[in-house]
This record gives sequence, C-alpha cells and structure tokens, in this order.
Amino acid sequence: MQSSRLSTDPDDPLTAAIAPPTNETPEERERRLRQEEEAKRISDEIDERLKLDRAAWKRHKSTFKLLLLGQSESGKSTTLKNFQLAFAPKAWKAERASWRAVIQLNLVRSINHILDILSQEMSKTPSPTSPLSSPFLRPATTQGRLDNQSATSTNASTIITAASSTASDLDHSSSPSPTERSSSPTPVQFTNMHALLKLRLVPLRRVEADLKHLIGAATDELAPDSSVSPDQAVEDANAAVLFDGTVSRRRPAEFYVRSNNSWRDALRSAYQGLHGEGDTRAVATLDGQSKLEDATEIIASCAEDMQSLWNDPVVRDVLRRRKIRMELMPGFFLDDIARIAVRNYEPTDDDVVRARLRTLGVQEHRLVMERSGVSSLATNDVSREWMIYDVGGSRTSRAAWFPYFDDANAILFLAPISCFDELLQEDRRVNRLEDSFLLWKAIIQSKLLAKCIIVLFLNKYDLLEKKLRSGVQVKKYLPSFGDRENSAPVLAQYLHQKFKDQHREHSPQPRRPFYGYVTTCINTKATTSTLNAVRDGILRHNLQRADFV
Ligand SMILES: Nc1nc2c(ncn2[C@@H]2O[C@H](COP(=O)(O)OP(=O)(O)OP(=O)(O)O)[C@@H](O)[C@H]2O)c(=O)[nH]1
Ligand SMILES: [Mg+2]
Repeated sequence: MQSSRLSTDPDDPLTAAIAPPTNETPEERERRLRQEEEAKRISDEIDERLKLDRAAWKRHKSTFKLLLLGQSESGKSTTLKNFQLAFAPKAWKAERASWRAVIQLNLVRSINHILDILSQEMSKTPSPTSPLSSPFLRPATTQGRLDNQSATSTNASTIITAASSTASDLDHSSSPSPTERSSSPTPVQFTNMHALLKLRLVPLRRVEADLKHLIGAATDELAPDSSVSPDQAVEDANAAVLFDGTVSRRRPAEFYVRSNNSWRDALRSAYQGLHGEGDTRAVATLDGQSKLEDATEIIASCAEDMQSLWNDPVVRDVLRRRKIRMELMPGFFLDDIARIAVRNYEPTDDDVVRARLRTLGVQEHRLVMERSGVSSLATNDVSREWMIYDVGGSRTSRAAWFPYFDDANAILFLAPISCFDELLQEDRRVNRLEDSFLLWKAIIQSKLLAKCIIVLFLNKYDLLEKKLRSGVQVKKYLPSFGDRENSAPVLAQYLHQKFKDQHREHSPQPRRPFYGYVTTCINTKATTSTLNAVRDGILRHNLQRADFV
C-alpha cells in the first residue's frame, strides 16, 4: 500500500481533492499530520504482513509434504513418533513427559478391562454344589452388588465357581462369538483373593475417568464412550485380538482426541506446574496438577495388586478361555507394571512409541530436522523442514484425507501384515489385510498422487512372527499363499511382491519412485535406520527433480 498523496501537481484533480484546506489552522494542521502518520504506520504494517504471508505461502508451497496413510492401528502415529525421535530429538525430549498420562491411561484401561471380564465370569451362576457359605459367593446380579458383598467377606479359603462363558449367560452386548466360547468343561476357580483384588482396584475406575478428562479436556473434544455418534459407536465396538485371530467385541471403546497439540500443551503446563515451572497458579494448571498427582499416587499404591491380577494363573486362564491376548492389543503395558506404576515414573522413548492414542481427523506436524539429524542430502532449509500429515485410518475417517492429496510430495503407506487373519473393527465382514489391499489400490491409482514418491511399510512384523509361532496357518485366511512355508519371512516377502505388483499394474505412472520395507515400528532403533534410508531416498529423488528444492 502506498500513501494517498501521490502527486504534487496542483492541476491534478486528485491532488486538488485531497489537498489540505487553504485556511487550515496550526492545530488542524498538526492533527492532520498526526492522522497521516498513523495512516502510514497502519499501511506499512499491512504491507509487512502481506509480505510475510506471501513468504509463508511460498514456503508452504515448497515445504516437503508427507502423508501417512493406512487403516486404523496400522502404525501411522507410531511412525510419526519415530520421525520425531530420529530427526528432531530435542523437540521429542521436550514432549516426552506429556505422554506419561497417556501411558498411565493405557495401563489402567487394560487393568479395568480385565476386571470387567472377571466381573462377568464371577457373576455367573455358581455350581449348586459350591460351598456357598460366604455372602459374596452368591451370584450377584450386578457388579456393584458383588463388590459390596465381597467387601464384607473375610473367608479367604472360599471358592467362587463360575462356568465358562456360554451365549446365554452373558448379555447380548458382551456375549462371545461362537469362536470365543470356551470349549473347556472345567469351571474357573475363583478365590476370595480375586474378589479382594477387584475391590482394591476399584479406585482405578476414577483414575481412568480423571486421566481421560485431563487429556480430553485439553481439546474440548472428549468423547466419552457414552456420547459417541451411532456411526462412531459402530467403529468403537472395538474388537479384541483373539488367540486364533478372530475378534471379540468386548475390547473397550478406544479413547481419542481430535487435536494433537492442545492436550500436550495442557499436560505440559500441568507437569511444569508440578515442577514449579511456568504459570503454576492458572486454575486449569492447578486442576490438572492435582489430577495428575492423584492418578500417579493411586496407580503407585495399586501396583502390587495390579501385578497380582496380571500374574494370576486363574486370570490368565480366563483370558485364554476367552481367547483374549492382551499383549496383542494396542497400548499394552501390563508387562511393565513394576516400572510404570511408581511415583516418579518418567516415560522412556520406547514407552512413548508404544503408547496408543487413536487419531481422529487429519493432524499436521511440522518437523524441523535438527542439526544432528540432518542428512548431507538436505542442502537447504526447505529440505530440512517437512510437514507430516497423520490421519485417522478408520473407514469413516478416510474422506477427510482427499483434500491433502493435492500438494503432497510423498505417501508413506502402512499395511500391518500381522492382521491377515483379523477383521476390521468398523466392518466385521471385511478382512483387515484385504482392506489394506483395497486401500493401497485406491491410493496408487489416484491421479492426484501420480507425482508422489510412494513408500510402503509392511508393519507389525514382530506380531506376525508371534502369531505364526503360535500356530496360525496363513493359507487358511489367504488361500493364494498356498503351500509355501508358514513363516514370517516367507509371508513378508510374498506380501511385498503382491503390493509391488499392484503398484506396477495400477499406478498412473509406473516409473514413479517406490520404496518398500518390512518394519516393526515399535522397534525405534531399527525404524530409525529405515527412516534414514527413506529420508535419503526422498531427498535424492527430489534433488534430481527440477520442480522441488
Ligand atoms: N507390536 C507392534 N505394535 C505396533 C507396531 N506399530 C505400531 N504398533 C502399535 O499399534 C498401536 C496402533 O498404532 P498407531 O500408530 O496408533 O496406529 P494408527 O495407524 O495411527 O491408528 P489410527 O490413529 O487409529 O488411524 C499402537 O499401540 C502402537 O504402539 C509394530 O510394528 N509392532
Ligand atoms: Mg493414529
């Protein structure tokens, strides 16, 4: 913008129109000059802002943009964490503490889930021949009643007998599918100790609610299980991974936040408050601090009971009968109770990478590669600064991806190969591997993405190994696998070839760069070296292309 007094020619009509009055008094003149000065200041400010906006837009246009795509639980957010850990370690370290509450929530939810299962089993009609002398041995109609009755009992030797699950003795919402029903006729033998554990661990219900509130409140987007939309409810009828790869509907609905940064900011300020840093008097900070302190205190005081519950052979037996493998569920920390359930717990890098917080919508992350992580191929600021888009992967979230296809430079597609025998949680008619294939095909066919570099991660290799070792037969779920050796390397190689073939067949540009890797994204060391190779491949490719860098 320029000053309005452009011309000094007295004959110019504009000059004449805006010229000061000839009979201007000194006061009027002074006021006019002040106003003109102010107008110029504002005009200069606008000019400056426009200049910055133009620069930011130019920068945005030229910043490298990577989209992380794949179905839910494929490991997109985990990959993003690995990017941060590998290339921006200082920023990562600053953020690590804010994950403590998420990890605590993951742990507490696993315990509460086991307690729910125990309640169901214990509330079943006991055998009439059971020695029902204690009041809490009577079958309870509700969880609360059983708890209350248990509280009054002191008879440690009494046994609660509950038959294994049948379709008729559980309500419909939690009834197991035919594959989940126990085939074992032997009844489960509960003791007073189980009732006591259930009672002692009751405070963890409040901890779960508080931590959810704390993490969710930071975004104003807390989605408690009871308030989700019908669509979401279907999605959230999450399935437990079962021993034989089929799924149970009894996994609790997952917790998620919409905005990525606000929950971290809120938790960070609460943690800073605990350490006497930042604005410790802010009401939200004070509330957050006391919730965090209480949660940590209660979790620490429940450590021994949580450990007893998880180590208990009867509990393990119940889980096995129900074919529930907690260790295959996301956010599994039950093997780390002794380390996590302490007052001074600080998350490790591995803990943060393994923490589960479901993504909703599309979340934008700016990754500025720190000096130590800069590749020799990163020749300028543009190649050091990446925008990474982490998306929610469930079917109902996928429409939100498309606006981001327009100016993406690379796609990192994650296909979890351990799930060849699992069903989609949001549509239990669809095999998860099949869903990955369909999604992959749609992505690589897209003309909007024709110029993108394509990177494929065949992820969750560790889980694939575990699953095949436990005896699951691939060909039962993937007939085309045929009589090949039922081993993880052979299946990984087979699937890699399948994905590659599809790319060659369906890509609008068959010669487009394609990189494929077999990964275990919770293994940070191995993933760092994979990401180094990915980053260098991308940078090398872009150096060769005139339209970027
Ligand atoms: N065992 C194992 N677990 C993994 C691996 N990759 C990711 N996970 C875990 O799987 C869970 C889901 O991973 P996320 O990264 O949250 O999945 P996502 O693709 O972001 O899922 P949405 O946000 O729902 O779309 C997390 O608990 C991860 O720790 C892997 O290679 N092996
Ligand atoms: Mg995610």
